[in-house]
Order: sequence, then structure tokens, then C-alpha cells
Amino acid sequence: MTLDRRSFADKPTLAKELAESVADRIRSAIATRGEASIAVSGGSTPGKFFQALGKTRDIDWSKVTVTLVDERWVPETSDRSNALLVNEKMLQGPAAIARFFPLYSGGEVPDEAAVAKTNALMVELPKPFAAVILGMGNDGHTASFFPGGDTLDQALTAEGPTLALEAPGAGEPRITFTLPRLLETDALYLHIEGDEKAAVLDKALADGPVAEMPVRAVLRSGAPLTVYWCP
Ligand SMILES: O=C(O)[C@H](O)[C@@H](O)[C@H](O)[C@H](O)COP(=O)(O)O
Repeated sequence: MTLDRRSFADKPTLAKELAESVADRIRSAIATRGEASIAVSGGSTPGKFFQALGKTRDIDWSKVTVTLVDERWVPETSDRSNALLVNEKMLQGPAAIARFFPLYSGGEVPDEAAVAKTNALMVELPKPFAAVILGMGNDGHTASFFPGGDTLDQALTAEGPTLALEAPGAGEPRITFTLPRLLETDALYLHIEGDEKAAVLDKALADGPVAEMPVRAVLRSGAPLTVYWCP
């Protein structure tokens, strides 16, 4: 595994540095492939990073597609919606003209038809991703790869691009990109903050089953991973 663990003094500094690194990846993808796509995580950690990235002026945002690593199966009017978070924090100002591909495709549950609808949209994504930014929960989940997830094995191995998953710790049903699809990226980041998550990462780096801490599947994938951490 190639793990580059970077520590920053505080949250604003981390947000700025991560935004600069992702912006570089977006610009390189546009320079070499004419367009760029990124997949970002939701949750409580990435707000400041989203704001810093969205304010970046020297990106041709008209050539950028933003999507989510995973989503709770809720409409964008819900305060649990990761799409709402991205729209409110990132897709403002210069970034407002970027395309956004939502994972939620309507209805109460992510049944086969709903996931097929999402997948039909996701095949339109510029490939590979320029950057994928993962988060991590204290239970060792990343994306919606939750311990006890009903489709966890497929989520970690299937082509996808996305699938539905339910798990005791996940709240509402989820939809997530599969790990193989997320690894089709120029750059992979893990953004975590606080001592508790640093300890969770240490634990995940030690021996133990993937099913117990699914983030291990990422750590053991062999893909170069850059960790952005601050207290
Ligand atoms: O929708 C989500 O919840 C996520 O995309 C998820 O995988 C998240 O990254 C972790 O749960 C960390 O969440 P926090 O940042 O809230 O700790």
C-alpha cells in the first residue's frame, strides 16, 4: 500500500490545502482529457473543503462534473441529503456552472429500477475520476461500505457503477459507488479530522477482517492513498 499521511494545523488550513490539491487534479484532467469528474463524500466533515474548492476561480468549471461517493436515499429537500450539502457549499460562485450528477433518482427506496436509473446516468461520467475524496466513520465505514451492510461484498467487488446497501449503522437506505469504480481515479484522498478518527485509522491499518472495518478494503487495495488529517 502507498499511504501518504499528511497532518495540518487546523480545519481551515486542511480545507484550503485539500482544495488546492483537488483543483490541481481537476486542471490536469481538463488539460489531458478535456474534462474532469470528481466524487466527494457527504457527512459533517467536508463542508469547509467544499467551500474552498467551490471558490476556486482558475478552474474551467464548465468542464467539470461533480458527483457523490455515496448518498442517503432521500430527496434533495432533506437535510440528510449529501446532494444538498454539495449544492449549498460547493456549487456556488465560480463552481455554480459545474454539472452535478445525483445518486438519488427518486422514490421511497433504492429498488432495482431506481438503481438502474442512477447507473444509466453514471455511465455518462467522464472516466476515470480526476479525484475521489473519501470520508470515514468511527465504525470504520467509508463511502457506504458499512459493517454489516447487506450488499457489502458486492459493494467491494462489483463493477457497479453503483448499488444499494442497507446496514444497521447507516440510518436510511444508501446508494454507493462500488469500490472498483471508485478506484478508477487519478487521485484518491481520505479526509478525516480529530484524534478519534486518527485512532480509527490506526486500528484499520492493523490486521483484522475487512467486514469489521470496511475501510480496510481501500487501505489494502494497493491504490495510492493520501490522508488529509487535522486535530
Ligand atoms: O453520506 C455519508 O455519510 C458519507 O459519505 C460517509 O461515508 C461519510 O464520509 C462518513 O460517514 C464520515 O462522516 P462524518 O464526516 O459525518 O464523520
